[in-house]
Amino acid sequence: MQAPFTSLDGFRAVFNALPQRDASAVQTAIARNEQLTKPKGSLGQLEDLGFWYAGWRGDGRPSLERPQVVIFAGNHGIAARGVSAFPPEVTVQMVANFRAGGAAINQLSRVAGAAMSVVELDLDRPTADFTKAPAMTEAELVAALAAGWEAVDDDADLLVVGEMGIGNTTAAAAVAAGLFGGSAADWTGCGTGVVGDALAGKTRVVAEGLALHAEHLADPVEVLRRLGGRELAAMAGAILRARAGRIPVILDGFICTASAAVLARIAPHALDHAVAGHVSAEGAHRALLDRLGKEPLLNLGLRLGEATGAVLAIGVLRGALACLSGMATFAEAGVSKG
Ligand SMILES: Cc1cc2ncn([C@H]3O[C@H](COP(=O)(O)O)[C@@H](O)[C@H]3O)c2cc1C
Ligand SMILES: O=C(O)c1cccnc1
Repeated sequence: MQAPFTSLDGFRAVFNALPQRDASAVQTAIARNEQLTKPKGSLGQLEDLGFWYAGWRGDGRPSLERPQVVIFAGNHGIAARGVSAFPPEVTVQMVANFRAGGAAINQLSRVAGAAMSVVELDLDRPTADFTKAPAMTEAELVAALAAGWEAVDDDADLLVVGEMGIGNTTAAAAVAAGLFGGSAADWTGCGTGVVGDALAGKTRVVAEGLALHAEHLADPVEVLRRLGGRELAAMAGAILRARAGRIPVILDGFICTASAAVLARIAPHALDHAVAGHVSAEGAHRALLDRLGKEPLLNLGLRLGEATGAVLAIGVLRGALACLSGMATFAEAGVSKG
């Protein structure tokens, strides 16, 4: 679907009309859950996950049929500053690998029964180095937000977004610091394996970016434009599109969560349709989830991005919905209630 905005003001206007969850579907799911053949509360977080999904789909006995995974790829000016353990050409090389089916996310999407696609965002035109200028112009930001919006399948009943972009843990650290405050060191981590002096240099790059743009960071959209990148913006646009269509979202790692956090800083309820799929080994991801009040479903020590943790969590959601919608009630099964 074409994005309903062609300017940043138009993008901001979307937040004025976001749909809420269907409270009656939640009530139906809660009432059904109380009748199911298990001790009350014994499926723990799976029960809450079922209520959450029921509410956003407007169906008290929901099923998951069409999960969609979209990977957004972008290149970063700051990659030239030695902030990654890998060279910037890996971004386009990995896009080819996604298309050929050879990446981790291809395997995990297949196992999860999810349709996966890749969107390249001007890979031959990296963003500007944010220590020297805003990463994107307004037009570039709008285009990336719209690309994210338009990548979402209207018929999907779950969205997962992921990213590929050498240097993007640096951009995500800068965005997180811009949104929530704190020092560059609080938010900067190892990414692809940056340690020692290189990690100190990466932290300095984030600090330089924060210093250059310090006067403009009160506005979350400006934080994204000045310190983010195209794939971060596209993820934000896709997650917002999902909200507008009441499509539930599972968030991935540090970079995905930093992108999503932009939406929450614009409107605190903007991520109510999203759950955290996992907590990444990237140092500051847990802190970012805490700021958003999200408890991760999985903690597997992943530090890859590409939506891998979120796609693994689709299996947990499938389990939650299979129980909510498929279990017999005490009456149906002739099991005595406690
Ligand atoms: C082969 C390869 C595959 C990847 N898949 C995801 N990433 C992850 O690593 C990058 C972020 O780390 P940094 O900020 O240190 O560059 C992103 O592209 C992210 O998706 C990969 C990185 C590499 C090298
Ligand atoms: O958590 C992530 O998203 C992540 C961590 C390290 C490298 N790439 C991505």
